[in-house]
Amino acid sequence: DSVFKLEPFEDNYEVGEDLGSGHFAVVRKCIHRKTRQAFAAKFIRKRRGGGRKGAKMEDIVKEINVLRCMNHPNVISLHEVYDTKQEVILVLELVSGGELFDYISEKEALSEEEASAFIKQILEGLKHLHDNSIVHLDLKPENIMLLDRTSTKIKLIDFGLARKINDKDDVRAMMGTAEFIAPEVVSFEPLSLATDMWSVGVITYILLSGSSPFLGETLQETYHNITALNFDFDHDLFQNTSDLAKDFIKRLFIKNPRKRGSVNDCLNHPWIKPS
Ligand SMILES: Cc1ccc2c(c1)c1c3c(c(C)cc1n2CCCN)C(=O)NC3=O
Repeated sequence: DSVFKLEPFEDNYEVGEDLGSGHFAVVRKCIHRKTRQAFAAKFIRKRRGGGRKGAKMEDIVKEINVLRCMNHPNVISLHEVYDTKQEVILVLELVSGGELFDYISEKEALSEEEASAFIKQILEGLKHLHDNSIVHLDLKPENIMLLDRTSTKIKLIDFGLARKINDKDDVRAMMGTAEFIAPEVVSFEPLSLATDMWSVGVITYILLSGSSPFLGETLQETYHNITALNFDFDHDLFQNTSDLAKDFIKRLFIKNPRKRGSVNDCLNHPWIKPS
C-alpha cells in the first residue's frame, strides 16, 4: 500500500484541539471528514537542511515501523501516515480516558487489586513489543492511557523512543525520563528488553505508594539513587502492601539487566492474577 499519503491532510481530516506536545511533535484530536471517526494526529516536525530543530527522517521511519508491526489491545494502533514538506503526520487510534498519571494523582494510591490489574495490562502490551524484539524505552504513567473514563483498560502510547533490539549493534542512548530509567541507561551501557522491566518496577512502586522510588532533589541525585539502588519500602507508604507485591518490585530493581525479571517472569509472578 502507499507508504505515506501525499495529499493535503486537511482534505481528509478536520483538525481539533491540542492534546499535548512532545519533543518535535504536537498531538491534536482530528476527525475524518467522510466517516466522522475521531483520531489522534501526531504532527512531527521534519528536520530541514542542517538545522537542529525537527526530527531526523530515519527516527520518524523507525517509529512508524515499530507502530506498523503492533497489533494488540493494550498497544495504540497506527491508522495511516501523511508526508508533507514540513512534517510527517501519524494518524493514531484515539484514547479518551486520560493518562494513568492523572488517574493515580486523583486517587493517591490504588488498591493492590487495581494496581495489579493495571500492571498486568502493561505487561501484556509490553510482551507484544518484546516478542517483536522492540523495547519501548520511555515507559512512564504519562505514556500509559486509559481507553475511556469508565473502563480501566489501558493502552501503551508514544513509541518515539522505541527501538528494535538486535544483538549485533548494541543500543546505547541517554533518553527517557530520569525517574523511570534503568541503571544501564544512566551509565550508558547496552540497553535491552530488561530496560523496560526496570520501568515497570518504578511504575508499580508508584501505583502502590503514590511516591517515586528514586526521585531525588536534583537530576544528579536521582541518577545516583538509581545506580546505587537506593530505594526502600518506606513503612508509612507500604504498611498495607503485601510481601508478594514487594517481591514483585524487588525482582525488577536488580542492577544486572540479565538477572532482572523478564516480561514472562512478571506475568507468571503470583502477584499478577491469572485471567
Ligand atoms: C485524549 C488525549 C489527551 C492527550 C493525549 C492523547 C489523547 C494522546 C494520544 C496519543 C499520543 C501519542 C499522545 C496523546 N496525548 C498527549 C499526552 C500523552 N502523554 C495517541 O497515540 N493516541 C492518543 O489518543
